[in-house]
Amino acid sequence: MGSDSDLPTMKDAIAVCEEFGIESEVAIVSAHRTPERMVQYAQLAHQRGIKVIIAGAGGAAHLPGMVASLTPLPVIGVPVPTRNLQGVDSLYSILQMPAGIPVATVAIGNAKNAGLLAVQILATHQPELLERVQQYRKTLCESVIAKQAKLDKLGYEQYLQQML
Ligand SMILES: Nc1c(C(=O)O)ncn1[C@@H]1O[C@H](COP(=O)(O)O)[C@@H](O)[C@H]1O
Repeated sequence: MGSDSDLPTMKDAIAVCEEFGIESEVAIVSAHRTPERMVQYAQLAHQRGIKVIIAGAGGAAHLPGMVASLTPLPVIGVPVPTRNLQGVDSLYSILQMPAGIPVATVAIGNAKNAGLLAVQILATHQPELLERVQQYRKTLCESVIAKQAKLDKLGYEQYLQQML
């Protein structure tokens, strides 16, 4: 991530990795403030055994794209929400990559999906992990079914009351 101020957003990606038992490292690397560190980090990542990079940044969010240009690894970009432009600036900065250097961009602030996407990339060659992804999806499905049952039982007005 570009700054420690991104951590409240990026912690959701870290949590997903932990949930799926994926080893991760958390680093503050900025294309603007620590350009040489960024080049070194991105160029050496694959040699250190890293498989996927999740890069989160806000505002003029050049970090994910620059990292992607320096590594052969897949890069997932997280547009961090910003005060003045609500993260639309981050989103556009990360999303509009030129053909040839892709960044898999998730929704503004959605580091959780970045974590899940990283897990799914790793799961393509790890059958046990793939099984856990399927189990996770099953849990998601069951939670929606449970909500529907509750909605049917209570009616929407009482359901809404309980939500507030
Ligand atoms: N977008 C970038 C980059 C970069 O792209 O390299 N480095 C820092 N930043 C962003 O600046 C915002 C404000 O940072 P501070 O809170 O440290 O001032 C953060 O969201 C960070 O990701």
